[in-house]
Parts: sequence; structure tokens; C-alpha cells
Amino acid sequence: MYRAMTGDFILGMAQTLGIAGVVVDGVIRDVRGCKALNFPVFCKGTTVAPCGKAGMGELHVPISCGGVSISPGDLIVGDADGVVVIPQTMENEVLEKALERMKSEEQRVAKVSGKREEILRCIDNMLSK
Ligand SMILES: O=C([O-])CC(=O)C(=O)O
Ligand SMILES: [Mg+2]
Repeated sequence: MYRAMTGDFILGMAQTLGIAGVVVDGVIRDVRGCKALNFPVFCKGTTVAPCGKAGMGELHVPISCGGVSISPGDLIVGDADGVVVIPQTMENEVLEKALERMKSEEQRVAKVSGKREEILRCIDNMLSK
């Protein structure tokens, strides 16, 4: 069984210290308490097994999390669907593309919203590709 990387006690302290959120390349515990914190936490699952504390760790060094390389200064963005890492050097390019994508999604929804014929045309179009 995997051991927890953290639980509601440690996460509560992180929140109080002003940390914006936590991404764990592993599992956490104390789910009910973690949810009650209303603090962003991303993890692979949950467990009952407590953490095995192992030293101080390091700050401001490149890491690998979930198989993704992350350097100090990179943006970590998460929502209900998951987490992405945006390299600092690509920040503006990714933001620009994300805004374009949001706009085209809005247009796509507006085109079919409440319109049966448009929905059928849209489905035909998607299935013909
Ligand atoms: O397993 C641990 O010691 C971590 C824990 O429960 C917590 O932070 O609440
Ligand atoms: Mg605990």
C-alpha cells in the first residue's frame, strides 16, 4: 500500500503559510478534512497509511512530477479536470492560445445552443471526420 504524502494537518499548515495549492505525485489521506480546508490539492488518490517523513527536501530545484519536468518559475495550473505545467518561457504563447481556444469553444456552444438542426449538423460533422 502506498503511504500518504500529506494529510489535512500538513495541508492546513501550508494553507496558513500562504501556499496557493499543492500537487502531490502520490496519494494523500484525511479526505474529509482536506475537503473542509477548501484548499486546492491535486493527487493520484487516497490512502489510510500515514506518511513516512524523510528529510527536509529541496526548494527552487528542477523536479519531475507525474513524469513531467518542472523548473523553478514554471506555472502550475489546475482545475477540476487536472493539472498542467506551463514552462515559464512559453507563458505568453500558451495564454494566447488558451484565450483563442476559449473563444472558439464559446462560439461553438453558442452556434448549437437550443438549436436542434444545428446540433444534428454538428454531430454529422463530427462523425464524418
Ligand atoms: O500521514 C501524516 O502524518 C500526514 C497527516 O496525516 C496529516 O498531515 O494530517
Ligand atoms: Mg492526519
